[in-house]
Amino acid sequence: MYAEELLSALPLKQVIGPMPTQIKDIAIDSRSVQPKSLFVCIKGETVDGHDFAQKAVDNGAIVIVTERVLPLAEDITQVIVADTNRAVGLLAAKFFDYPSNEVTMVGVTGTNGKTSVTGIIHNLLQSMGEKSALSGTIGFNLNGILYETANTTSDALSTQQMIFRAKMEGCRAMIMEVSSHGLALGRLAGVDFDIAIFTNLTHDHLDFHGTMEEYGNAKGLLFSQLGQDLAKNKVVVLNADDVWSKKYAALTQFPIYTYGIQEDAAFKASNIRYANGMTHFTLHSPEGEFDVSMHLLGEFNVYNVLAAIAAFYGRGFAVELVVEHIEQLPPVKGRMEKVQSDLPFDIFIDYAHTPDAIEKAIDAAMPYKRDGKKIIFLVGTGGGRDKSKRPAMAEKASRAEYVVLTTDDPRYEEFDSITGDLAKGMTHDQFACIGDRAEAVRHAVSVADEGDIIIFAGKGHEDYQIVENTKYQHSDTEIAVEAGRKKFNL
Ligand SMILES: CC(=O)N[C@H]1[C@@H](OP(=O)(O)OP(=O)(O)OC[C@H]2O[C@@H](n3ccc(=O)[nH]c3=O)[C@H](O)[C@@H]2O)O[C@H](CO)[C@@H](O)[C@@H]1O[C@H](C)C(=O)N[C@@H](C)C(=O)N[C@H](CCC(=O)O)C(=O)O
Ligand SMILES: Nc1ncnc2c1ncn2[C@@H]1O[C@H](COP(=O)(O)OP(=O)(O)OP(=O)(O)O)[C@@H](O)[C@H]1O
Repeated sequence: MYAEELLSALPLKQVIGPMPTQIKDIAIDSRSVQPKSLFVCIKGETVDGHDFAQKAVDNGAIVIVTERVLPLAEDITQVIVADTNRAVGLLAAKFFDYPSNEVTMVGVTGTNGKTSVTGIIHNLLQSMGEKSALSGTIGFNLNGILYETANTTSDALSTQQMIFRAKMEGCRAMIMEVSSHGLALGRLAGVDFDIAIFTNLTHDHLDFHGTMEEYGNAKGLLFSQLGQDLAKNKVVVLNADDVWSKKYAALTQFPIYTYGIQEDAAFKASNIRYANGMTHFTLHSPEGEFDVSMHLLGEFNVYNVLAAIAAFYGRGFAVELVVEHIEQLPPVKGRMEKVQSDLPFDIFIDYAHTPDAIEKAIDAAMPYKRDGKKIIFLVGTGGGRDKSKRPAMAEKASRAEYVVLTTDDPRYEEFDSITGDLAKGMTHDQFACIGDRAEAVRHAVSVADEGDIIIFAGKGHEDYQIVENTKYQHSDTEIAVEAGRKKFNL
C-alpha cells in the first residue's frame, strides 16, 4: 500500500524523515517485522514497544509510529502520534481495507458464555452450510484449522488480519468473543459489528477494571460502538434476566431481541427437563412455541442457545430451521463436557473460573446426581489475577459434598497463596488444598465412589498448565481416567 495513503488514516501526526513510497506490511512486534514494514510502538503492561524500535528497523521496518522522537537513523521515517494504541487500530483497518464491512460480524460479550455462544453460532452456521470463522479463547478457527491466539480478544492488528483472512477465504460470517479487556484497550477499533450479543455480567477481572461499574461500562462499548446508521440491518441480543441489559439497551438504537428464562423475553424457555444426557425445553418465540432438544447440558446452556436463536431470528432465519439444527449441535469443548469412559463414576470437564460459572456448573450436574451419592468439585484459579473472586468461588463450590482446591495456571504465584485464598470461602470442612493440579486430580479420583460425579473446573479445553512462564502439557481427563482405571482395576 502507498505509505501516504496508509498514513492518511492518522490525521493528527508529525512526520520526521523521508516518506517512503510503499509499505509492504504492518507490525506491532519487532520479532515479526518484514522488510519495508511499518512498525507501531505499543506500551504494554510488562514491556514498552518503543524499546524495540531499533530491533524493528534491524529487521526491515522503514516507518516507525511512535509517541516520542526516537534515536533512529535519519533515513527511517518517524511518525509521532499522541496515542500509538489508537493509531494501530486506525492503521490496521485501513491497511486491510476495512474487511469487517464485507463480512457479517458477530460479537459476543459477557462474563460467562462467550466461548459457548460463539461456538454454538459457528456450529449452527456450519450445519446450515454457511462458511464462517471464529475467534476467541480457543483460538482462531478458519476452515476448520485452529490457529493459536494470545488472547480471547486479540490485539487490533491481529483482529483486522483475522477478519481479512476470513473475508479472503469467502466466509460469510466471523464470530468473535469480545472481552472487556479487548473493548477497554481498543483491540476492536475499526470492527463494524452487525450482531452484538450480551450473555451476563458477574464478578471477574476486577484487578483490571477496579469496580463492577467500570467492568460493566467496558462491556457496554460493544453496544455503543454499533453506531447510528439505522439503514444497516444490525441486531442487538440481550439477556432479559440480567440487570445490565437495560443499561445496554439504552446505548443503542438498533432493534433489540431479548431472551431469558425468568423475565418476559422475546425468546423464552420454560419446562426445562434433563433426561438421558440431553436437555429439553419449550421455546416461546415470536413464531410460536417449539420443543427443543439438545446435547448441551445445564440451564446455562439453555441461555446460550436462546441467545443464538435470537441472533439468527434477528437476521431473518426461521426459528423452526434453527431449532432443527440445535438437536445436532455437538457439546462445546470443555464446557460441562462428559468424559466417555468405562469408569463407574461420571467425569465432567468444565471451564468455570468465576463464582457464577461454578454455581451454574454445579446446577448443571445436579439432575444427574444419584441418591446418596456425592459431587466432587475440583476448582482452581489463575495466579496473579483477580484475587478478590477466590473466596466467592470456593463458597459456590461448597455446594458439592467434597471440594478439591487447586491451581489453574499458577504463573509466578505460590500454590499455597492461591489455595489459601480459596479456602477462606469454604462453608464446610470436606475439602483438601492441593496446589499441584495433577496431584489434586488424582486425589479427587481417590475419594470418588461408584455412582459419584467429579467436575474438574477451570481448565476446560486447555491441554496445558502455565507454571512460572513455562507451558507444561496437562490434561485433567487423561490423569483422571488413568487414576480411575487403576483404582477400579480396569
Ligand atoms: C495484561 C495484558 O493485557 N497484557 C497483554 C499485553 O501484553 P504486555 O502488556 O505484557 O505487553 P506486550 O504486548 O508483551 O509488549 C508491548 C509491545 O511490545 C512489543 N514487543 C515485545 C517484545 C519484543 O521483543 N518486541 C516487541 O516488539 C509487543 O509486540 C507489544 O506490541 O499485550 C499483549 C499483546 O496484545 C497481550 O497478549 C497481553 O495479554 C496477556 C497475555 C493477558 O493475559 N491478558 C489478559 C489480562 C487479557 O487480555 N484477557 C482478556 C480477557 C480474557 C477473558 O475473558 O477471560 C483477553 O481478551 O484475553
Ligand atoms: N450463559 C452462562 N451463564 C453462566 N455460566 C456459564 C454460561 N455459559 C457458560 N458458563 C460457565 O462458564 C464457563 C466458561 O464458559 P465459556 O468459556 O463459554 O465462557 P467465556 O465467557 O468464554 O469465558 P472466558 O472468557 O473466561 O473464556 C463454562 O464452563 C460454564 O461453567
